[in-house]
Amino acid sequence: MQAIISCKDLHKSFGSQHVLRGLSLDIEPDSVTVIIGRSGGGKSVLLKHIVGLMKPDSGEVRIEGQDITGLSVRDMADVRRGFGLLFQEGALFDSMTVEDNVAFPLREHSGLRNKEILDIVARKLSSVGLADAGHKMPAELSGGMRKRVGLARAIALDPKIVLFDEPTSGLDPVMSAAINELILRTRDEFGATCVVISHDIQATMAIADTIYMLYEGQIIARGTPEEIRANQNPVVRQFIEGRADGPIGLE
Ligand SMILES: Nc1ncnc2c1ncn2[C@@H]1O[C@H](COP(=O)(O)OP(=O)(O)OP(=O)(O)O)[C@@H](O)[C@H]1O
Repeated sequence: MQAIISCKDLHKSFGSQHVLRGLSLDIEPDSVTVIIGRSGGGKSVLLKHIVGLMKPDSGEVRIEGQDITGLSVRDMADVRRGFGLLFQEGALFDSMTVEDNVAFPLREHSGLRNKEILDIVARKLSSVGLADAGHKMPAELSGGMRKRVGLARAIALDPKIVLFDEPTSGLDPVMSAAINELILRTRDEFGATCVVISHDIQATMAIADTIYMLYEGQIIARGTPEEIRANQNPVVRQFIEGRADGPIGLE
């Protein structure tokens, strides 16, 4: 099967800091792929390369076979429209209602009439369990509700690819489980490819079709949850067992 996202030999430095060091990965369509790794290890930098917000120093990023690294700003904007992005804090517009937040990408890009837009918004809000929250302001919502509004907005344009940057950070276990279910529904009901960045090993094992572990700027392990659990690389073992002692330093 052709990869929907393919990164080949990516290198990226900031000054003397070499963050991505020959990173390659392939993500299959209609799957949930979780990228795990240390804080500061380059997961968000990788995500920004995938959506074209950062360019690599060398290497290539292909989306559905198209190399996006050399695209103009306008062509990149077209590619990016096929992505839904769920940022860590939901990144909602605080001065807009929930309904207007979810309607925003539709008003910017769909060309649909307001009534059709409001119908889509109502369906997306109901699919994340917030059918009655449309007229609330973001400040009136809990962290978990804000993330769900962020997800409703991310899927408003029916993107082929949805990227989740630490979707469960700061949430209680019940809300985390609800968000994890929504990620699986995003794959199953909307047919989207989901790429998730996570520190949450338990959630990763529960939702991933494929796990990649990023360490020192490269992918050091790839596999299903069972394969990662059985992986004998000491770095992988330390990370998934959550131990302070081992090859991963604490600097
Ligand atoms: N625009 C930038 N300019 C300079 N350095 C940057 C930039 N973006 C990221 N970095 C550096 O790259 C490294 C990797 O950052 P990144 O945010 O990708 O980590 P992460 O793995 O996502 O961490 P976390 O799990 O804590 O979010 C960090 O040391 C960070 O300071």
